[in-house]
Amino acid sequence: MTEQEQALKVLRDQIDSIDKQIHVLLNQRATCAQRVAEVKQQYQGNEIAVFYRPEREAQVLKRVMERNKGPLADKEVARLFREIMSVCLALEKPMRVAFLGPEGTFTQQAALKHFGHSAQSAPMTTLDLVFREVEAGAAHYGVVPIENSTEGMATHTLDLFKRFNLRICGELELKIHHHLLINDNTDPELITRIYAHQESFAQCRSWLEANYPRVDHVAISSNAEGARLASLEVGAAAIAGDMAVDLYRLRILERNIEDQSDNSTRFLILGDQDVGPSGDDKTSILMCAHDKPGVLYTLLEPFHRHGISLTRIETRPAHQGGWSYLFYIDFEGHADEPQVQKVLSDLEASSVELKLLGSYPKAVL
Ligand SMILES: C=C(O[C@@H]1C=C(C(=O)O)C=C[C@H]1O)C(=O)O
Repeated sequence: MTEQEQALKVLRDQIDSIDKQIHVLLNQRATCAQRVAEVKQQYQGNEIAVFYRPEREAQVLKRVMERNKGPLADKEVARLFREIMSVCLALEKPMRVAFLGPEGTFTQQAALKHFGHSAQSAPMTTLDLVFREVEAGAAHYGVVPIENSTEGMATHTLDLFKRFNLRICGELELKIHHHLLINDNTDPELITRIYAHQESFAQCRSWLEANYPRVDHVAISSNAEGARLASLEVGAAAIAGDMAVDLYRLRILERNIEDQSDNSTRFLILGDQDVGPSGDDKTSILMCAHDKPGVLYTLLEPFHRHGISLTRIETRPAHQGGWSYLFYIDFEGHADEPQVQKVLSDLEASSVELKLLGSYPKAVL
């Protein structure tokens, strides 16, 4: 054995021994999670036991990142623990998560980032169906896009919160990188049409004008569907992300064609449970108000008075006849905290229609 082989053997023996310990510890952790499930069931009375606890998962991930000393990066260890919790939760109860499909969308990527790969992700053809599936109890949770850093709010999602009585149980952000994709039989010089979702065309507008000014843009229901078509048609290209590349066996002609390099989308987790405080939370509400002088002041003044920071405010027509508006507001804090409760009761007293969409842990990953 050479000196190098000897050194490698010593290190590999160490790795084998560490792996054994990790393995034992993983199963010990899984056994604890199984016991947690038993306790949850035992103490739930007549109510349905809630297995997924976003506030607890957020705390676990935060602590992992805080105590991390490397050499693994904070986000990388958190990602590993995300998957460990995912398998443990699946032992308690396999989670079915509805997302805006088909397979290969950014929303599916978001679902897997948030719940880990042990969750069963169920593609829905429309956003309405994601809401419906969760409301009907056919899926435990749903994942929907809410805003993009380049293009702004997903207004359709906002309108659905008014129609459905669901809770927001979590949020996450995903970097959105778009690629121009073709199949192996397509000549890059002979592309006649590009498929993509309208939103993605908008996020790549300048790049497309500079590089493909005379090619047809065909707006389609999802990038994944565009990728599927581009995998079948000669002369077609699609704009889509990494997941679609593998799924539809496409070739990346040009990488990262989004106009803003930090292009990212925020997603929300829909459920029907009230999530407890994690210590670092956000709350979302919908308010409906008529167009009269000072209305915005009435809505926002309580936040200022009680020292609560807004993180987002968005206005939509309320579709109730006349000039009524719907305000979607995100702010710091949890509905269980006294200052937040004061804001909510002041708003209710000022006779605006108020719908609490939920308090949930701020995105960790
Ligand atoms: C183990 C629990 O159940 C689930 C699994 C978790 C984990 O593996 O750490 C954390 C929260 C829950 O989603 C728990 O509630 O503590």
